[in-house]
Amino acid sequence: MSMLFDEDAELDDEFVSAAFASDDVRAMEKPLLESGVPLMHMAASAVAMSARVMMARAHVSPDDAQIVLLAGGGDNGGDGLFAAAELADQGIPVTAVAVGTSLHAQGLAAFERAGGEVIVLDPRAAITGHEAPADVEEAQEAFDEALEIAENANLIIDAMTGIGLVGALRGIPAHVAAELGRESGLPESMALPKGESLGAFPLVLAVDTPSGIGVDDGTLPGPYIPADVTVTFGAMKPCAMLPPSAYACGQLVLVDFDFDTAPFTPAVEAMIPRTAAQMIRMPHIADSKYSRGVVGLITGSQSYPGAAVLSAHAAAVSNVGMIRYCGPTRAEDLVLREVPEAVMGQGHVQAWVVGSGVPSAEADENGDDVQRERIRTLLARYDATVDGSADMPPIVVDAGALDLLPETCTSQVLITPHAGELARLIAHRDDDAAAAEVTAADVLAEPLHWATRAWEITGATVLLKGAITVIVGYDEEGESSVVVSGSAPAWLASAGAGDVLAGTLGAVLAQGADTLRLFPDQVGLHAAVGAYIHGLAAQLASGSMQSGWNRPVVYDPADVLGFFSDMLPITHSPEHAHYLQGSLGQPITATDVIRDLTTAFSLLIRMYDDHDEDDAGDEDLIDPDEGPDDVIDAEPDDLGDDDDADDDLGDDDPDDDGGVYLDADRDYTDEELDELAKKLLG
Ligand SMILES: NC(=O)C1=CN([C@@H]2O[C@H](COP(=O)(O)OP(=O)(O)OC[C@H]3O[C@@H](n4cnc5c(N)ncnc54)[C@H](OP(=O)(O)O)[C@@H]3O)[C@@H](O)[C@H]2O)[C@@H](O)CC1
Ligand SMILES: Nc1ncnc2c1ncn2[C@@H]1O[C@H](COP(=O)(O)OP(=O)(O)O)[C@@H](O)[C@H]1O
Repeated sequence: MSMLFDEDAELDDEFVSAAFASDDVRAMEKPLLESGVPLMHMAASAVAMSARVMMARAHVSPDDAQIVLLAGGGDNGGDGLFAAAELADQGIPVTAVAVGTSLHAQGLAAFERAGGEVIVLDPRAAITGHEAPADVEEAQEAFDEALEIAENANLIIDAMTGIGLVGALRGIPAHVAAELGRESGLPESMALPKGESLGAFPLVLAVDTPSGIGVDDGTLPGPYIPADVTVTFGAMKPCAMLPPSAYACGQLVLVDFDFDTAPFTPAVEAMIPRTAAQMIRMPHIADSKYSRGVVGLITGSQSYPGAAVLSAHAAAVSNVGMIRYCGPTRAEDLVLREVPEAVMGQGHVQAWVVGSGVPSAEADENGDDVQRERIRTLLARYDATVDGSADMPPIVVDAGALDLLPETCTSQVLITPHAGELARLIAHRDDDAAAAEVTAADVLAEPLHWATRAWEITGATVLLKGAITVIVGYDEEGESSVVVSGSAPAWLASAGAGDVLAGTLGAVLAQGADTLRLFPDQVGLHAAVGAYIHGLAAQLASGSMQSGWNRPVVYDPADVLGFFSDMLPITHSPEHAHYLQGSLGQPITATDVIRDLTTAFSLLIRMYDDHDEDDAGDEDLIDPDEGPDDVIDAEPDDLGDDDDADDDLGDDDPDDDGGVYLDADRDYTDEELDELAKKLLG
């Protein structure tokens, strides 16, 4: 059956791609808790199972496993204690460290019944049966002892705080996080395929959310512990999708509690292949080059003609009928050399792209850049107070054109700043005194906040570029709506990549023109599709299976074996780095991305085709007769002892290492494209 019309796959897609604010998640869990569904036990089992997977793939046998639980005083700590009890009952002892003044009573009782040890850090703690340090000196000793045990463990289960975190971590949890995780700033881990980590022991499993990260706004407000795996419950939370906190979550596991999410509006949605595929305009039988979409570009300049070539070429290969280019003669010549199909001069278009490679006011000291004048005249027609502005075609406003925006834009205006450009735009336009000082670092620290602020003060749809690109647009009621796209590998961060993105965005908006006329609020969604395809092309070009955001593995309590087979192929141990499941890829240029844009489209279009289910592959890593216990006991060599598994794990042949290698000079067979689609689109 076609991937697009498989209802189970569609439900799964909806589940993993919608994140809800923590209050909504609490409201979702309420009816289940009231009817007696043991959510905490279900959460704990998923954590225990994930811990065992992490040990198995780091090749630590249960007898050697040293696990430390950091337990806070709330329900997050309760999940951790029940999970630790389950592990202890299975013969894997866990030492619990109480970081607060209390512990979840039933969780503690279960942990004690399983024979668990508790170290209490806070002298003010009142935890029945466990003595608190008598004074500061004893507290310091307990802290040092706990730290030493944790640093020497194979695995830390971080259950200090979950969705109940208020502000930045403070007190003992803050000290613990600063010692075991990071004091502040972005995680520094290398960009590895599919959320894998080369992190040395101790590995970190975060319960629901890594402690210390901003659950609803995606910030990193203070000390936090970056995780190798985050097991999150019931529904995705914004912090697992938004930058920069999502970079601290590692591989995501989403536990299905069968919540009724229908009454709630997602706070953030992630662009996924299904949505991107559904929004690509397929050719119609009576199409003409005009009806397939025409993109007009006013990009490049005398000083930066290369941006004209990159944006025009990218637009031309992104599924439109025609492109028109306007610019200085030198840029026109270069564009024609690369894209002979391009038509020079202005005319009727379904979408505009302006500003890439055009100097800003600051750079154009004498104010004589003719491109700026053209853009200024065009953008004046997008002033929301001007008659007819609502009927203008969508327009991508990039780079040097960002300072030419009218006072209040219509929603068809899509601005595409990177962090530095967004900071400049806010500093120039925001009346708020504090905003005048905003820097790129501030924007990187709070991307959602500043992108939303730009949306408020300009009225435009905002696409803030990054490893996870954040798009703030409109919903049907005119409120803000947030979509993220994280399909690109870090290799994409290179000069000109933004020019290519602008071209692709223009093309996606042009082919969506009919829809956008009826639903102008969908500019943001189209923008996210463009960013997704751009990132996918970069994955193809670089041969990398790393991307800014990875789809979570769904944990279904009724299919634990399925969970093991989804999780096991990835390894988390320095000694086994050669087992990386996906390829690291290679450096690319913006031109390489353009070369693979058509293949990116074709992979998504193939989701409409019928595919024979191919049973060979990752599923075969687990023998159906082999239970989880056999898996955790397995020796390294046993983990890959069938032929397919061997191919997937650590074969040195680059054609067989799970990486994706595209050769621009050859045509790919259907089977090869199917294989690519499976690897990249999940
Ligand atoms: N959703 C679901 O379906 C399910 C949810 N479940 C679980 O419940 C969790 C939510 O539990 P929750 O409401 O008890 O809050 P939680 O995250 O434990 O935080 C409270 C603790 O953190 C502390 N603390 C707070 N801020 C702090 C700071 N700045 N700095 C330092 N400490 C701070 C606070 O300390 P206090 O302020 O009280 O001193 C208190 O001890 C959720 O994440 C999930 O794991 C599952 O069991 C079942 C299904
Ligand atoms: N770490 C990263 N991982 C993935 N993609 C990234 C990363 N950093 C930047 N990008 C992407 O690379 C592109 C860079 O665009 P931009 O900064 O505008 O480049 P330029 O202005 O030189 O064309 C954007 O699409 C952005 O989303």
